[in-house]
Amino acid sequence: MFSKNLSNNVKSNLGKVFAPAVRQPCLARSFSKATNVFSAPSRSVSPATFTRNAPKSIRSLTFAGLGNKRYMGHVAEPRSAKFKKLDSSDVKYFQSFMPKERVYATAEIGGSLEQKDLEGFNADWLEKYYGHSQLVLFPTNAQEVSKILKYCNDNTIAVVPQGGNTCLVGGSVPVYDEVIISMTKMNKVRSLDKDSGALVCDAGCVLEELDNYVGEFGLTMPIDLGAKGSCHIGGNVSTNAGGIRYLRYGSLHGSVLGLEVVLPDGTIVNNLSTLRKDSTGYDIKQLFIGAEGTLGIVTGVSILAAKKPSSVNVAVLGLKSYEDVRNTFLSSKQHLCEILSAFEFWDARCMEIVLGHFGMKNPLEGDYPFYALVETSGSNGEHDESKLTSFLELTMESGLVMDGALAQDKTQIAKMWTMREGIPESLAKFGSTYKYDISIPISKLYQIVPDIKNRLEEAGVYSPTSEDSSDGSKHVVKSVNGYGHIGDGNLHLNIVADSFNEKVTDLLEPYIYEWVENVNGSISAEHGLGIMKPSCLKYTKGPEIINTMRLIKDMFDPNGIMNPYKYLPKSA
Ligand SMILES: O=C(O)CC[C@@H](O)C(=O)O
Ligand SMILES: [Zn+2]
Repeated sequence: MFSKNLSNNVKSNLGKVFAPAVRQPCLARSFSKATNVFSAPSRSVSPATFTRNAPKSIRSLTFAGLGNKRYMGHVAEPRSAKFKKLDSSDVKYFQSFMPKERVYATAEIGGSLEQKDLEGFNADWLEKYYGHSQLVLFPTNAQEVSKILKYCNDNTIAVVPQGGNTCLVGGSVPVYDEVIISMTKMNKVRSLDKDSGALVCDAGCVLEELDNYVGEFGLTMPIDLGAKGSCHIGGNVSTNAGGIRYLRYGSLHGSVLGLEVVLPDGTIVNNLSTLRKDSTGYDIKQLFIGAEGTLGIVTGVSILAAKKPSSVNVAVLGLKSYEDVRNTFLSSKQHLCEILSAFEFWDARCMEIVLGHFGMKNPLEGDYPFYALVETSGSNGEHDESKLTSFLELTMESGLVMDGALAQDKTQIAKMWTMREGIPESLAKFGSTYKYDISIPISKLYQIVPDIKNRLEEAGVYSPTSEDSSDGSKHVVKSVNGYGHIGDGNLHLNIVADSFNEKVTDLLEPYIYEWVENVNGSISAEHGLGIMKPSCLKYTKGPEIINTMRLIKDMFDPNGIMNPYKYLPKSA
């Protein structure tokens, strides 16, 4: 089965890592390589339970150097005077149709809470962005959302819709004192068509719970991401989130069948179609996918669940260069065809930090400059495993892949996924993280990472060994990390520093955005624009597109109450 021409090194790796699983499938569970490497963790972690913190527990994350202030100053505008300041009459109105326990208001405006009680809703997951909202409302249906929006629109009160608050660009938190409309209590499944897989649910349903629900009917959600345990489907839709299943199921623009949306004037647009085909005019729902709550509030989602694969295999590979990662990915598309369901990569620095954070061991014997995770999903276990194994043999024989480990059971699959999906959390714990989520042609995907490292080094602000440098002026950056969804041309460039520092920001921006523009990329592949990126939109969208976006915004939200100060750049 194995090539006789393999170098000794590769041959021995193949023998150790893959051979037992192939030659003696019945012994797979006791296969020493894969079980040993995972037996050491000091704490057990599984992606199934790894979730972004819900708003209430945000404070459990601490970041060096952050006070109670907004980071990086991306919002240049002062609070708009056109918006009404809340008072007790507003609170009384909301209490006229919603019970008190669903109207969180501070004492200052007639409620019983203190400002700190609302902290979890005012701060984003990364604690980069803070608002000072004094009112959080929890509607339970579209009619209540309609009443809230109509009142806010009539009285020019600014609002921010909030789902699981896992947004990475500050899109789900207020900038100033906007009313927070939390979708947490709109969390019911409305219907599931078991023949077609069309699921209709409230926008506040948690993604992982939906996946578990449809899983009982042999289906799976077409989207999956690290924040699945906290993020809401409505937030996924509003961000046009991508995630790890994008390679197989594509964009939400394709899998969302319909939406229920409440417009700022209170109109409930019910377009919860479950049809796969419908060519009757403008496809209004598409405008709300990725609108980040700037046009209205998504209250219901109809989405096409896919058939749940019965056989899932995962392998982690060690590679010597990004070029080898890319070629291995291209080869996987050719060799694995339709059973290829995910192909993710990360660099050595990510691996070091994620293993340290979760107390796990590298499943491979040596350390490599790059790692990739390849997943197959299909319906014929034996066939799929042998396809994956022969792909791994092929790539190792050709020298593309240096080493690999094939998961032997679900626990190992979960742990391998933790190595990839746990990277954002481990970096966040490592220090203050500057995040860039960019779309770039695959051939150039990693180039920017060493480039940024050199740039920071030359400027004297990068020192990977100075973990305790906190003078705020020198050596503040301790890690430059590249990882992401290579199959979708999506790089996550994360720069970790002791603290957020203006000098570092100036070295990174607009340099990164200009670099992206030069390769015709996108400054946001899947995280959206939020507070962080409106002023950078110009690097990806031309003035005529931005103007058209403005026309759309003005048509739906003439008073500008929906998630203000975000998304679109300030008008010239
Ligand atoms: O935190 C990030 O930069 C990426 C988060 C997420 O999109 C991922 O792919 O893990
Ligand atoms: Zn991602």
